[in-house]
Amino acid sequence: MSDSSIAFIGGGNMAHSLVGGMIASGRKPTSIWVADPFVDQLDNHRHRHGVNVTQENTEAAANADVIVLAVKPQILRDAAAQIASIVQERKPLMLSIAAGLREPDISRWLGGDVPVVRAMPNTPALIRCGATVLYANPSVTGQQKALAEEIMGAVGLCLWVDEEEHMDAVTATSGSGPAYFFHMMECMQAAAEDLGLPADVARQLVLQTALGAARMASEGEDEPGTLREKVTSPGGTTAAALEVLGQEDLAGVIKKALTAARDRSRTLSDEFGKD
Ligand SMILES: NC(=O)C1=CN([C@@H]2O[C@H](COP(=O)(O)OP(=O)(O)OC[C@H]3O[C@@H](n4cnc5c(N)ncnc54)[C@H](OP(=O)(O)O)[C@@H]3O)[C@@H](O)[C@H]2O)C=CC1
Ligand SMILES: O=C(O)[C@@H]1CCC=N1
Repeated sequence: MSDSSIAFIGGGNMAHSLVGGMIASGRKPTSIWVADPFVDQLDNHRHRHGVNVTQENTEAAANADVIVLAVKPQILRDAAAQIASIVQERKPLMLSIAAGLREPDISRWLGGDVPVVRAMPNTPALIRCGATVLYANPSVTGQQKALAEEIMGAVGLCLWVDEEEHMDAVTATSGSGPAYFFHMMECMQAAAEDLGLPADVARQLVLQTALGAARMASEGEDEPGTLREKVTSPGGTTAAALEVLGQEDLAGVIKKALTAARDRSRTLSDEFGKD
């Protein structure tokens, strides 16, 4: 782990996941700054993670080697403008985790000619089980690419794409993806309770089943389709359930959902990426 210093501009949900995951991976809390206008948010970071906190974006950014832009897309332009002169003086690596916003817009808001990596992480970074995809603009050096990969790789899987356009589909798949699985858990838990199971039993069974299925699919040799077939006895209970899911076109619904997320990522850039 390098001793580079990292500043988060925005200390919300995703910053909590990344900061928590980085510290769990061995990064010193004192190497991290978090800036946010909301004092309770900063207290939470200080108590949970022991990092440096400030209400001033410029104070966090002043000496950072890496600045993570972790505000909502609609805020990013203003937040970038606040730190642009510091960024132009020192040219730290800028890591934007904002959904949708394009690198050329972010670079321009920061004064131009800035090393920018766009990252799309997800919240399981908190337990170092995240999935992040990175895209670098031409100003990012090999050393800075290695640094971005070290930071995001410390909290889970880390992959690069060469085409920025892929970031919209990445956001639809892994950025938003944890929410789809959490929703599936909610739905299964509610259905199991409707079938008469006590809430606590339903909850434990759903969570352990999700964990077991995810581990088998990621740690074993078999593809998910093969694993599904191994559960499905001909004429049995699983076949009865899967038939309903097929009739209701679960695959079509999931495709529609991911397409809606991809399209929203594209329109975010049109809405908030203009001058
Ligand atoms: N949540 C997720 O799963 C993922 C989110 N992302 C991206 O990460 C970014 C942050 O999302 P998320 O953490 O969920 O959002 P949050 O709203 O939880 O966090 C953003 C934080 O930024 C603060 N803030 C507002 N204005 C400023 C400012 N001018 N300077 C500094 N901080 C400010 C907000 O304070 P206040 O609440 O007081 O306004 C809030 O605490 C978004 O761009 C999102 O697209 C990417 C991948 C996954
Ligand atoms: O919902 C969102 O817009 C953000 C980006 C990916 C996950 N959360």
